[in-house]
Amino acid sequence: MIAYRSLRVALLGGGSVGAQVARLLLEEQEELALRVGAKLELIGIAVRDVNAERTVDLPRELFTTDAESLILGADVVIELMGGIEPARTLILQALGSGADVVTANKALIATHGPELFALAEQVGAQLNYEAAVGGAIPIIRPLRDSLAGDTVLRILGIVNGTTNFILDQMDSTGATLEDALATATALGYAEADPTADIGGYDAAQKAAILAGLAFHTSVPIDSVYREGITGITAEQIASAQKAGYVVKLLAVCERVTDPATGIEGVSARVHPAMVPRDHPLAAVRGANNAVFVEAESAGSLMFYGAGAGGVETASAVLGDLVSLGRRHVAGGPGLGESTHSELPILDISSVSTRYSVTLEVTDEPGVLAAIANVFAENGVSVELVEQSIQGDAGTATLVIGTHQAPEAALAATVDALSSNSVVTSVASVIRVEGAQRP
Ligand SMILES: NC(=O)c1ccc[n+]([C@@H]2O[C@H](COP(=O)([O-])OP(=O)(O)OC[C@H]3O[C@@H](n4cnc5c(N)ncnc54)[C@H](O)[C@@H]3O)[C@@H](O)[C@H]2O)c1
Ligand SMILES: N[C@@H](CCO)C(=O)O
Ligand code: NA
Repeated sequence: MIAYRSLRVALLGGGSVGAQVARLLLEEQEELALRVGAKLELIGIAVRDVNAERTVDLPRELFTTDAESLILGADVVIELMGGIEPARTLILQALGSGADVVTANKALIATHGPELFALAEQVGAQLNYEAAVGGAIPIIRPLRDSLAGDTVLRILGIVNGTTNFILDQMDSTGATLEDALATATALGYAEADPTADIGGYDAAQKAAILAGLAFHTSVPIDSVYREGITGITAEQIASAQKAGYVVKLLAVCERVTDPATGIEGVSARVHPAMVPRDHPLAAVRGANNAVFVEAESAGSLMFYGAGAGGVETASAVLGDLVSLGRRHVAGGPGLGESTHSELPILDISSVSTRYSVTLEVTDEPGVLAAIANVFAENGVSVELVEQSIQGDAGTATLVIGTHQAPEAALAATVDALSSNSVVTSVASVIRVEGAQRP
C-alpha cells in the first residue's frame, strides 16, 4: 500500500511519554505510514522549556513553547502534558478546529470527559485515551469496543503501579509502609509528592473512567468512594498472609442493587482489600497493573502488564494514533462515548462485600458469645473467627471473617463493637474481594 497523503501530528508535551512517542514517530515513520495509509508527519512538540535536558535525542527545531500556534495546523493533536489546564483548553481548541485527539491524561478525562466527548461528537472528531488507564495495557478499547456487545458485571483493577509496588514490598519483605515507600521513591516508582498514588486519587480517576465505559453511564469522579493505603500496617499484611490473602489497592466497579431501596445502579470504589492468594490478581507483582473483568457472556478476563513507563505508555498512544489515523483516511465520524444507560450511581453504603475485622478484646468467659451477638444483631453473618491470646495482659486478638454483608450493616456493627465494654479496640477493618459474584 502506498501512503497517499500526510497527517500533520502536533505533540503537546515532550516528557517521559511524549519524548518516546516523538522518537517512535520518527524512527517508525515508514512502517506507520503503511499501517495508517498516510504519512504521520510530526510538525512540532510543545514543551515548557525548549532548552531542558532530555533523555531522548530529538531534532531541536521541533520544539516550541507556543502550543496554541502548533495545534492550528494539525490534523491530529497528541496531548501528553498532563494536568487540567492548559491541557483542557488546548484539546477543546484542537477538537473545535476539526483535529482528532489522543491523550493519556486520566485526570482530565475523569474530571472533564463529558465536555470533551460532547464536543468531539458534535464536530465528528475522534478522542482516544487508551494510555489513561493501565498505561500500555489494552483496556479502554476492549471495554469500548470488544466487549460492547456483552454486559459487564464487575471490574476489579490494580490500576496504580506505585501502590502495588509498595504493598508487594510489604508482603514479600515484611517492610513497613514508610520503608516500602522509601524504596519506591529511590527506584523512581513514586513521585516526590506521592499523595495522588498512596491516597488513591490516581486509582479513583481510573475507576471513574473504567466504570463509565463498562456500564455505559457517566461516572463523576466525586461519586467514586476512595481510601488510600496510608493506614495499611505490616501487621495487617502479615495477618492477611497467614489467612491466605494478599492486600491490594483495588478499583472495584460493579452493578449493585441497593438493599434498602431495591434501586439498581452502579458503584465505583477504591480501597485496600484482601484478595485470595489463588486469585489471578494476587499474582500481579511489583509495579505491574491488571484489570480483571467479569462479563455476562465472556466470563472472567484479565488484562495484565505495564501500567506506566515512558516507552510502554507510548505504545498505547501510538496504537490510538494509528487507529484514528486509519479512520481519518477512510473518513467518517469517530467512535462516540456510550452513556445511554445513565444508571444511578450508588453510594458505598449500597455495596455488599465480605470483611475481615480485627478486635482487641478482654480475655474472659463469654466474650466470644458477646461479640458474635453484636454481629448477629446487625445482620452480619460470621464465617470464621481466629483467636490469639496475648500473654498475661488479659487481652486477646480476634480476627473475624464475615460472609457477604451490606456496607451499612458492617458500619453499624463496627459502631456497636467500638462502644462494647469487652472490646478494647477495633484494630482493623478491611474488605475482602475476589469471591465469585453471588
Ligand atoms: N509517565 C507514565 O508512565 C504515564 C503512564 C500513563 C499515563 N501518563 C500520562 O501521560 C501524561 C504525560 O506524562 P509524563 O510522565 O510524560 O509527564 P512529564 O512531566 O514527564 O512531561 C510533561 C511534558 O509536558 C510539558 N508541559 C507541561 N505543561 C506544559 C505547558 N503548560 N505548556 C507546554 N508544555 C507543558 C513539559 O514541558 C513536559 O515536556 C500525563 O497525563 C500522565 O498522567 C503517564
Ligand atoms: N502514578 C501512576 C502512573 C500511571 O498512571 C502509577 O503509579 O501507576
Ligand atoms: Na491502557
